[in-house]
Amino acid sequence: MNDQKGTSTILPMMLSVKGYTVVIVGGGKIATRRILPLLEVEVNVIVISPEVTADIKTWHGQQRLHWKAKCFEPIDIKNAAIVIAATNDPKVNLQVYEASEKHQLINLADRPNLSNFYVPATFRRGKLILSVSTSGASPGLARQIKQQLSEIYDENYESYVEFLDQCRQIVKSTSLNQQTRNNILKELLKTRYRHMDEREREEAFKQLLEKEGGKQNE
Ligand SMILES: C[C@@]1(CC(=O)O)c2cc3[nH]c(cc4nc(cc5[nH]c(cc(n2)[C@H]1CCC(=O)O)[C@@](C)(CC(=O)O)[C@@H]5CCC(=O)O)C(CC(=O)O)=C4CCC(=O)O)c(CCC(=O)O)c3CC(=O)O
Ligand SMILES: NC(=O)C1=CN([C@@H]2O[C@H](COP(=O)(O)OP(=O)(O)OC[C@H]3O[C@@H](n4cnc5c(N)ncnc54)[C@H](O)[C@@H]3O)[C@@H](O)[C@H]2O)C=CC1
Repeated sequence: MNDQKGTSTILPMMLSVKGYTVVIVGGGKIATRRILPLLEVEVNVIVISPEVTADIKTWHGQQRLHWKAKCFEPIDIKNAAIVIAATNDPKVNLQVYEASEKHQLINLADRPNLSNFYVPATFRRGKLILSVSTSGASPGLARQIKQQLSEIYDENYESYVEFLDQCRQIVKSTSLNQQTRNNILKELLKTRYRHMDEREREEAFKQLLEKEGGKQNE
């Protein structure tokens, strides 16, 4: 029923951004924090700012991003898929917003109500990504919850998720029926597999597959 629909305007999504151009206007503390996760993905990062932090200078020197030492002009964001306005001048951030087009993703560090995306508190364990958002209500709480989760979902999850990924590819390539496939994949989620080392896991999976009558297709 339509009147049962929620009133939130936030839709959680994981973006695949390969080849995107991301323009960050401003080169201070917040811009630097916004750039960090961008360096982990295959995007073209351009920083527009007369002055930047030592980190941004280093990344520019390493050609991990491009820094244009200048004040913002509307032309700077013309080819950007994602725009981040993080200067310490609210008037400039507003100019960036006004220069943006409807199809662009834009985040203003000081005006969440004008942003069409928020930056969640995030950490990665290889392919496992955990992101927390309070829809802008309390970034401090988002950060606190992220820290709590990062203790539960520790570094061991990286190799475990990698193992699950590989097993799933193999299971999908067999001629086993759907129910059996699901049973195998569900079994691998039991805690004991997470605590095994790589060799134990491989052996356990091999035995499981044999037990269920699965043969790998070449
Ligand atoms: C809406 C949002 C906009 C966006 O997406 O840009 C936004 C907005 C604002 N934050 C402000 C302040 C603070 N932000 C933090 C921390 C973080 N803020 C982050 C995200 C977001 N912050 C987005 C919503 C997130 C959500 O959905 O909950 C994190 C998760 C990610 C990141 O920034 O990288 C990161 C945690 C990093 C981590 O550990 O992962 C701290 C705490 C600290 O630094 O320790 C403080 C000080 C305490 C406080 O104010 O709470 C201010 C006031 C600025 C001013 O006073 O001038 C505004 C503007 C406003 O609210 O008007
Ligand atoms: N979203 C969030 O989590 C938070 C947001 N903020 C907001 O973020 C903003 C930036 O804060 P900081 O990074 O700490 O400031 P900062 O003072 O460290 O950096 C400001 C940067 O803006 C650049 N700049 C100034 N005028 C410019 C122009 N015309 N064109 C291009 N670049 C220009 C400066 O060269 C400098 O690099 C503030 O508006 C603050 O309210 C602050 C804390 C948290």
